[in-house]
Amino acid sequence: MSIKFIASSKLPTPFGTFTMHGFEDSETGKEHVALTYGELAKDEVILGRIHSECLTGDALFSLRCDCGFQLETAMKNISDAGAGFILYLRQEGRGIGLLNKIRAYNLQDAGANTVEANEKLGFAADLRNYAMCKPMLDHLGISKVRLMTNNPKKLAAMDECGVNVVARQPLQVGKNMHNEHYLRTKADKLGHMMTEEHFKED
Ligand SMILES: Nc1nc2c(ncn2[C@@H]2O[C@H](COP(=O)(O)OP(=O)(O)OP(=O)(O)O)[C@@H](O)[C@H]2O)c(=O)[nH]1
Ligand SMILES: [Zn+2]
Repeated sequence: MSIKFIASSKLPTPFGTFTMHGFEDSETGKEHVALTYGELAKDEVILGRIHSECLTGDALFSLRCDCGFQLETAMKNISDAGAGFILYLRQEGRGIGLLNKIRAYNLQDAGANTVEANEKLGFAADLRNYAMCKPMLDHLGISKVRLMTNNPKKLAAMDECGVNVVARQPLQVGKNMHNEHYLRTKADKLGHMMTEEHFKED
């Protein structure tokens, strides 16, 4: 894994001014981004989110998933906490890419669930790789993380790649009539830790 830091700049947002850090992954050609907010005191536990790209949810307001809502809430939580980070990883569609995700959505429109759709296309349910996280966090001086996630596989992957997650903070937001079935599949087939309250919310 060869991650190279390229440049930083300010990123003003509705939740405050973050600093944006750009990284190049020479193995995959992907351009990953980190956002940081406030003072990241060395050796303190830093609140953060490791977010996989979802063009449809993050940028196009899609209600098919919960990604955009999670990203927004994570940025708000970090701003409220006074410090934190987001790693925005360019692994669209759980690693299958945007066009294959559209193919998968087409199969879901015809009745497949999110896991079956990936499998029909010849992909595993989740092809993501998190090896870039440790060098990105090292560059930012972050050694201990309180991670906003519902995904136990992401926690296991962090453990494997040497990221010290000392606590998990659930991030259950964005349920709506279009994604309820999808969220249930994430809980039932992908093991996401979601409480029943999440499904009862309006
Ligand atoms: N292949 C595929 N990818 C999807 C689908 N819906 C969302 N995604 C992608 O899933 C990724 C987000 O993964 P999730 O499993 O929703 O959540 P997570 O980030 O692993 O877990 P949390 O930290 O709890 O949010 C993004 O890359 C999305 O583009 C889908 O139906 N099919
Ligand atoms: Zn999404």
